Amino acid sequence: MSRPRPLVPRGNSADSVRVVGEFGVISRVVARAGTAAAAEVGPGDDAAVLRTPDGRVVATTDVLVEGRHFRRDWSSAEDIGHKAAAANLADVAAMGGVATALLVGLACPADTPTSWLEGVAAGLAAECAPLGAAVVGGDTVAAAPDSEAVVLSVTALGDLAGRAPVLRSGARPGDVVALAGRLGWSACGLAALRRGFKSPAAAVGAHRRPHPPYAAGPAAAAAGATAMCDVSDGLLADVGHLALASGAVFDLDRAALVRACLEPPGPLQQVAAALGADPMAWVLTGGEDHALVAAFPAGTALPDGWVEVGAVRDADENGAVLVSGEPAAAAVRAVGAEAPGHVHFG
Ligand SMILES: Nc1ncnc2c1ncn2[C@@H]1O[C@H](COP(=O)(O)OP(=O)(O)O)[C@@H](O)[C@H]1O
Ligand SMILES: Cc1ncc(C[n+]2csc(CCOP(=O)(O)OP(=O)(O)O)c2C)c(N)n1
Ligand SMILES: [Mg+2]
Repeated sequence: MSRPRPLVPRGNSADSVRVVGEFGVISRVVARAGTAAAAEVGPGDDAAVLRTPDGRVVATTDVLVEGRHFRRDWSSAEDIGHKAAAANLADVAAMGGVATALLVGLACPADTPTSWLEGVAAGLAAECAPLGAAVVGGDTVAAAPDSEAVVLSVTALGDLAGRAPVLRSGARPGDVVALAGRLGWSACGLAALRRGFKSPAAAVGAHRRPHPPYAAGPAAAAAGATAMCDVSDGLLADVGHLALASGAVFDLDRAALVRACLEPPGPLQQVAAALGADPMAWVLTGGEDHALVAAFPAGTALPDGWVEVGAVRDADENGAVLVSGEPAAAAVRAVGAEAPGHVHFG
C-alpha cells in the first residue's frame, strides 16, 4: 500500500501536540465537545456519568486507522470527525436506538497539530449534535514509536426508549427486505479520490461525510422490524450477516435496487462512465454509506424513508444472499467487483 502523504505539517510547529502537551490538547478538544443531553457528568473527571432513561444501554465501538479508513490528504479533520461519529452512531441506529454519547480514544504522532485535533473534535460534535449526543470522554496517547498514523477509536452509547432491540437474527421467510439511506455513494467518491479526482462533489463529499439515516433505525424498531444492520462493508456482505444470523435467504430485487439507488442518473453513473466501471458494483458491494437494511413482516406499512428491495425466503442450496434469484457471488462477478464487501485483511 502506498503510504499516505503526511498532510499536516510535520516537525515541531508551535501548535503540535509535542509542544502543547497532553493536557493542552485535552482542554482544547474538550472545549469543542458540545453537551450530551444525557450527561450528568461530562468530560474532565475520571469518568462521565450518563442518565439511561431506558435502563438498558446500547454500546458499540469502531476503530478508524489513518491510511485504512481515512487519509488526511483526502479528508479534512472535520470530515474525519464526522465520519468516525457516523460509523458508530449508525450502529446504534441499526439496533433501533438513539445515540446518547461518544467516548473517543485517540493515538497520534507528537507532531500532529493541535488545530487538526480540534477539527476532528468539531466534526464529532457536529455529527452528534442533531441527536442530542456529544463526546463525554476519551483518552489521548502518543502513536506507536515511528508510526505516523493517527488511530481513532470511537465508542457510542445509546438508548432504546422502551423498544426491543432489533437483532440481526430475527428475519423470517415471508418478511420483506427494505432499505433506508443511500448505497454506493461513498464507494463512488472513494473511486474518484483514488484516481486523483476531487469531484463530483456529491460523491466525494459522501465519502468524506456519510449521511446515515439515523431516525430510520428507531422508526423501523417501532414498526416491528425483525432484523436490521447498517451497511458499513457493502450491501451483499452485510445482508449476508443478516441471512446467516437469521438462518434464512435474503433475495434482493435488482430492479428495486436500481430504482432506489441509481435513479434518476447522477454522479454514480457519471463517475462510472469516466472510470469504465459499473455503478451497480458500488451499490451492491460499496461500504461506508451506513444505509440501514432491515426485514419487516409482510404487510408492514414501512416507515418514512424505507423502500422495499427484496424478500426473505427459506434457506436453499443457492446460498444466503441472492440478487433476483442469482447467488450473490455471481452478482459480484457480473458487476466486476472483487468481493461482496470491503476486505479488511487483504
Ligand atoms: N475484537 C473484538 N472483540 C469483541 N467483539 C468484537 C471484536 N471485533 C468485533 N466484535 C464484535 O463482532 C460483531 C461484528 O463486528 P463488525 O463487523 O465490526 O460490526 P459492525 O459492522 O456493526 O461494526 C460486533 O458485534 C462487534 O462488537
Ligand atoms: C484510505 C481509505 N481506503 C479505503 C477505504 C475504504 N474502507 C475502509 S474500511 C471500509 C469498510 C468499513 O470499515 P470497518 O472498519 O469494517 O467498519 P465496520 O464494518 O466495523 O463498521 C471501507 C469501505 C477508506 N475509507 N479509506
Ligand atoms: Mg465494527
